[in-house]
Amino acid sequence: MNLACQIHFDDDMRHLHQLIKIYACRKEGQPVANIQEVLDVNEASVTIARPWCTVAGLFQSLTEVREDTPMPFAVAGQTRKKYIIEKMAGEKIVSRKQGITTVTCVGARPLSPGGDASFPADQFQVCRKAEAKEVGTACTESCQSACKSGIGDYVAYSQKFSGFALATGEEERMAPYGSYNLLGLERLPFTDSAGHLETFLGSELPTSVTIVEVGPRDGLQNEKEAIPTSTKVELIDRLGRAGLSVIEATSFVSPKWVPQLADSAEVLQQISKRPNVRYPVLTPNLKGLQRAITAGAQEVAIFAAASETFSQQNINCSIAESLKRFEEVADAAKDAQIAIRGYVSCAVGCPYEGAIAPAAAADVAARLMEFGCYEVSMGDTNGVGTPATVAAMFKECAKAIPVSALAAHMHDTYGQGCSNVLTALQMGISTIDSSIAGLGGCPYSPGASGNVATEDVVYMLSGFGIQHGVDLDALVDTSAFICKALGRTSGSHVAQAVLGARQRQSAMAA
Ligand SMILES: CC(C)(COP(=O)([O-])OP(=O)([O-])OC[C@H]1O[C@@H](n2cnc3c(N)ncnc32)[C@H](O)[C@@H]1OP(=O)([O-])[O-])[C@@H](O)C(=O)NCCC(=O)NCCSC(=O)C[C@@](C)(O)CC(=O)[O-]
Repeated sequence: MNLACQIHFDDDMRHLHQLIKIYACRKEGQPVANIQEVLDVNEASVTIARPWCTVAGLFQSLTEVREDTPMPFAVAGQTRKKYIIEKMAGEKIVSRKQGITTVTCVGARPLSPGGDASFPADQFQVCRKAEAKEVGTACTESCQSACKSGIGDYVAYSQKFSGFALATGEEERMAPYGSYNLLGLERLPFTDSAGHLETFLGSELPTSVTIVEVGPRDGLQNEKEAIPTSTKVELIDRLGRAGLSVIEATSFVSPKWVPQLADSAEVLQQISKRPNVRYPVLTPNLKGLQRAITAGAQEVAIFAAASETFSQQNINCSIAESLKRFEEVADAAKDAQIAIRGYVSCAVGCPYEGAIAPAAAADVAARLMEFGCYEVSMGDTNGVGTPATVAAMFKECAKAIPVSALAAHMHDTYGQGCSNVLTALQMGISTIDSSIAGLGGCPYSPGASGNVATEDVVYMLSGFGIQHGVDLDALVDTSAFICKALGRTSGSHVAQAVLGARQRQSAMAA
């Protein structure tokens, strides 16, 4: 039995100093590579985290059946991604895999009048004060105090023993999540009284979703008119300010093939990189990777296809040749400590070949995972998918790949974008690609329109109470900015509705 280490930390996977919880677990068959090193570095944190993990029912093997989170003091659920760290270089995680997403809780602690001074206690107990009562009524006050002091204590102890501090704002971010409804805040529409997501039409939805904004790359690569570098830079900076945590900035492909993104190095160098935002870029080959690294990229994406004809049209080689090429790119990226995301284009249908078998898409996705991608985004490149075909494709992928490592990249050509995103959510997928104002299309997928609009996805997620971290108003402003710059109307229904409502309001006020 090998020792594996699951590290549980916030949205920015590359910054270990932002680590908030570490779980050690035993799992058969996991590679030991460098795991010990991780444990050595963080042994104190593992010890500190242990009681919390025990209370949360998480300190156990992945192969064991997970106990339910303790009631009634599972102070609201929060989806967190957990990864098995394969390799580290200094403080940077350069290879991780087998992520699982779980609903966990921030913590629970026994209460006594005036608070409990014994934290961290090995004899951690779950408070049963409210058993058989309505939790919201019985526990609000004690939960508020438990949650606040629990988080405070946790932060102080973690800092003292591990040297790891929560990033600025993280404590604040945890607090309202950790005690969301019991603090008297509005209850998430799809949560029960303890904050766990209820099922939606029979399936459990994720409590939080990572949106990968692909507008600056997928959105702009197909524009006919030249776009000034400064416009691209401003778009990316505005998206970051609106709260998007992953923004695919550009492509280091051949400028002969995609002239619109020929200024990729300038764009990457000129954007104001925000500390908690990742800016992946597309790299089709070693030359692209080298250019990306020189320009300062910290994360790249490789993109294969499930259709032979599309592969030829898009990257001028067969699927087999492309996989060989991408394996080399992935190896070089790993050597350079660069994180790698994968794409499978034409995962549902192909503009040249028609319907694509789910198994063909799943096979390519599995190969990309083998190369070391931390996640594979399944692309409905020409937007022909429906919830039925998208579900069939993801079902096949999930046989080989953990659902937490799958992302949905849905184009909206046939108006199925949001429905297909919802299907992905219902299947447990919690990473969604989308494009501001629904911009985009692939130059090698004739007639394909843009990705599902980010504004529309954000609106739908908010409707469920799913956390996404994006400010819709700022997003709509950004949408208006880029549509004006490109001289086109927004492909987002939500942006159009919000802008229309704003106009009506200001007309009434005048
Ligand atoms: C893959 C290649 C390069 C093969 O293109 P090729 O012509 O077979 O390659 P080559 O090696 O013969 O090179 C041709 C020329 O390009 C240069 N070159 C070669 N590579 C690079 C590079 N990286 N950066 C800069 N220059 C490069 C190379 O140096 C040479 O220059 P020359 O000697 O003629 O002056 C080309 O086909 C290509 O760039 N294709 C990219 C097409 C593309 O970007 N498509 C859109 C993205 S995919 C997509 O949108 C789908 C997705 C991901 O969103 C998912 C979904 O929607 O479903």
